Amino acid sequence: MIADVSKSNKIVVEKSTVPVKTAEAIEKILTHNSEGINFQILSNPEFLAEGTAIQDLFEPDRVLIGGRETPEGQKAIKALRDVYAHWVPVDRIICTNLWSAELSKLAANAFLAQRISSVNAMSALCEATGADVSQVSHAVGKDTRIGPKFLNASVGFGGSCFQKDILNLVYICECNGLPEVANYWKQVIKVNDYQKTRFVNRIVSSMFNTVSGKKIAILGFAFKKDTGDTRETPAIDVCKGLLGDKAMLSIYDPQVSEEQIQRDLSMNKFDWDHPVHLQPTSPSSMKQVSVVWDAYAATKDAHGICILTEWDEFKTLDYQKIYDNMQKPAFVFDGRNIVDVAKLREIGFIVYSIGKPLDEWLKDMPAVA
Ligand SMILES: NC(=O)C1=CN([C@@H]2O[C@H](COP(=O)(O)OP(=O)(O)OC[C@H]3O[C@@H](n4cnc5c(N)ncnc54)[C@H](O)[C@@H]3O)[C@@H](O)[C@H]2O)C=CC1
Ligand SMILES: O=C(O)[C@H]1O[C@H](OP(=O)(O)OP(=O)(O)OC[C@H]2O[C@@H](n3ccc(=O)[nH]c3=O)[C@H](O)[C@@H]2O)[C@H](O)[C@@H](O)[C@@H]1O
Repeated sequence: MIADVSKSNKIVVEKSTVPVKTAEAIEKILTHNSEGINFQILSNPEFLAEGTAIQDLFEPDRVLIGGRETPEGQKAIKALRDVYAHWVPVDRIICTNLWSAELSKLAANAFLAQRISSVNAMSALCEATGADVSQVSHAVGKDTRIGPKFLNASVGFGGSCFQKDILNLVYICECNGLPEVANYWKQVIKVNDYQKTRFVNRIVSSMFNTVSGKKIAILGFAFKKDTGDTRETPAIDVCKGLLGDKAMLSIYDPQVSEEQIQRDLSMNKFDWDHPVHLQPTSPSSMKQVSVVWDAYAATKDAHGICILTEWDEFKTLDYQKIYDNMQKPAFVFDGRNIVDVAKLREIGFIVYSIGKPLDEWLKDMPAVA
């Protein structure tokens, strides 16, 4: 399409996250479909995160521009750098060769996801030893070489990019004959899957080894707060795990629609990339799911509560009121470490918080259902 309409030399900028060497493919396609026009392909990967997109755009940690190491390539890099220089300090604009820019984006997401899997792996060890993962993260993050960000233990990372980009990296490693490197990065995803399974196992084993027929309130379905995006959200795997044991789920998320939740829970994993109209629905498991528009309605008469997204409003709920309206014993499984554990235990809840010293109740229960 670009080749069809181009009448003069063009700079084409890749913003999407792509496999390394994509620029080469784009260059070949454009060059072979036009005559006498020079196309310079630049890699300028996007680093914004959902929920903070505008802030990330205006005050980026860095802008990365990769181009050919030819005079034409360098001229194209300069043209794009001049655009960013209108609002980004020039020392934050990094210029590299094309392949470094494409790979840096995959590497950055892989490093971020790896930090979460590292702290989540530690959270399992904390539960086994009586250490507190928040205290461990704080102590570790104080080392300026490590830094404090992205060290929050959770039920697992989600979002449309981390898993996709690591799988992309793994594929590139395999294609380049580097199976050990591929396996290293695969482990980040395996630990993430393990963390979700571990969370479901904790719920089931704590609740007398079955959640069959029990009402479980799910607070939060989006992959993180301040977005309605559910792509790869850990809530899908946790809910499916609970539905597999025939739990009755009452789900509340401030921004995710009922239609989206029903669609996410009725899809098989391999269907995620397929168009909606081709996806099968499973009416029997859907009868076990209701979506409500209030945390109090979700938790009424419930046996347990799972917090799966760190929405601010979940920190300030009236947990005494919630406790009074629940079945007893009443359980809270905090997958985001946002509740005041001591306060909730005082009210009477049995509380499980990822990577925190275990409730007396849970100590007596096997970690695996
Ligand atoms: N969502 C985010 O926060 C961020 C996304 N990115 C990257 O930006 C890119 C887009 O991300 P999203 O907007 O979230 O994805 P999206 O899935 O919402 O949008 C992708 C669009 O590309 C279209 N598309 C897919 N394959 C195509 C093809 N072969 N030819 C033409 N169109 C095609 C799809 O129909 C869809 O409209 C991805 O590479 C992602 O990794 C980067 C940073 C942040
Ligand atoms: O390529 C992309 O699409 C983007 O992917 C991520 O951004 P995003 O997926 O929007 O959200 P993050 O804030 O990175 O969170 C990802 C997941 O990790 C989880 N997380 C994050 C931080 C943490 O300490 N612990 C943790 O479990 C979040 O809850 C969420 O499920 C990166 O942070 C962006 O820099 C990148 O541009």
